[in-house]
Amino acid sequence: MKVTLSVLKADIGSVGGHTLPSRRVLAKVEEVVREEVGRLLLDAHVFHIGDDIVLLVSHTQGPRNPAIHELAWKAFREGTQVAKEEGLYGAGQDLLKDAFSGNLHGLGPQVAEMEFAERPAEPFMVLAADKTEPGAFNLPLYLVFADPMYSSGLLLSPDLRPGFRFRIMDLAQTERDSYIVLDAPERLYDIAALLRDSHRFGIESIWSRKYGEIAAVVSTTRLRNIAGRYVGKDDPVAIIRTQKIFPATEEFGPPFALAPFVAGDTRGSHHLPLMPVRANTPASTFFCVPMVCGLAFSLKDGRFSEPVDLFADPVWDTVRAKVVEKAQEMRRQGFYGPAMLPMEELEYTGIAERLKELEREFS
Ligand SMILES: O=C(COP(=O)(O)O)[C@@H](O)[C@H](O)[C@H](O)COP(=O)(O)O
Repeated sequence: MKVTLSVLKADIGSVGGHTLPSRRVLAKVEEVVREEVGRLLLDAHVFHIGDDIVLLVSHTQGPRNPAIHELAWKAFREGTQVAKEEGLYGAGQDLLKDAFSGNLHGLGPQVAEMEFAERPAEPFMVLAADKTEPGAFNLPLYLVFADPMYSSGLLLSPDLRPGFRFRIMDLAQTERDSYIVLDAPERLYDIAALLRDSHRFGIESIWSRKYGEIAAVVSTTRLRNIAGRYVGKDDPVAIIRTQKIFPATEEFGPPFALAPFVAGDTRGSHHLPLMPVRANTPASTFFCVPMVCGLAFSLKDGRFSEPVDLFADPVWDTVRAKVVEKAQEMRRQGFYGPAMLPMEELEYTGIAERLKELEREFS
């Protein structure tokens, strides 16, 4: 039996600003999804990161299945209705179209899906970010799948030694999806050359070269490409299979502990470090520092074990303390230089419009 894992995420309204969904909204979304467990779905798990609600579901319908996407759409729509009743901020923010048209791609929510034949033991993790950009996972995933300095399995395990295949998306393409497929380690420098630009390029999927098995998928939607203007952030979700022929769960820790500077945070217009946090953490009132959470599960016949929170053990408190220092240091320079995004990446356009007016005053 082939199992499909689908992760679907949307910001449909939050309490007191762009912070977190209310309990009633979360409960409504979960209720709609849970009704289908045992029918359309094998299992479901609902959580949030900042103000984004994440649905993890398992089923046998394959990726991009209209019934699965419609269920998520329904859950987000009914959740939005509750958010409106409660007067929450940004109710329905990520639902950019009024009607469902067979697929969530292009409607606003972030989607990552993969299909595979379950291994006898099938550990996997779900990563979800808030207040950042689709390329936010580029560096940690590059390090864990392609760099032996971080990924000890690349040296120590014959299963990992042949390396991984990266499918990378050009996020600037608005007309059609545009990908390049590059093999590590042979094309390492080319992979690095693309992934360094996390505003423009994002990993879409990663594959084991030895076994041809899918290892990771990342959502790559840019909301701006759909709406033609800034409407909220394109913070990614990812599904990653781990252990044996893939990197081990704990090998993901050090790359995420680096907390690279990524685009996002307040008004989607600055650079701050990507902070690993526990699942169900509200957005930070420290300038909306970008956040990533991770839950790992074991899968059996398409059903989930209870989750383990990947960034909850005591090491992460120390990491977070350092990330906060890094973030505070950057914020000290306010609008200046790399603290604020380059002009073409700014999600609020007020400054660009003002500069055009100022141009007229030059002589
Ligand atoms: O990053 C933010 C929101 O991100 P989000 O859409 O929740 O991913 C915030 O910093 C907002 O940009 C900021 O609070 C201003 O919001 P508005 O007043 O324009 O809604």
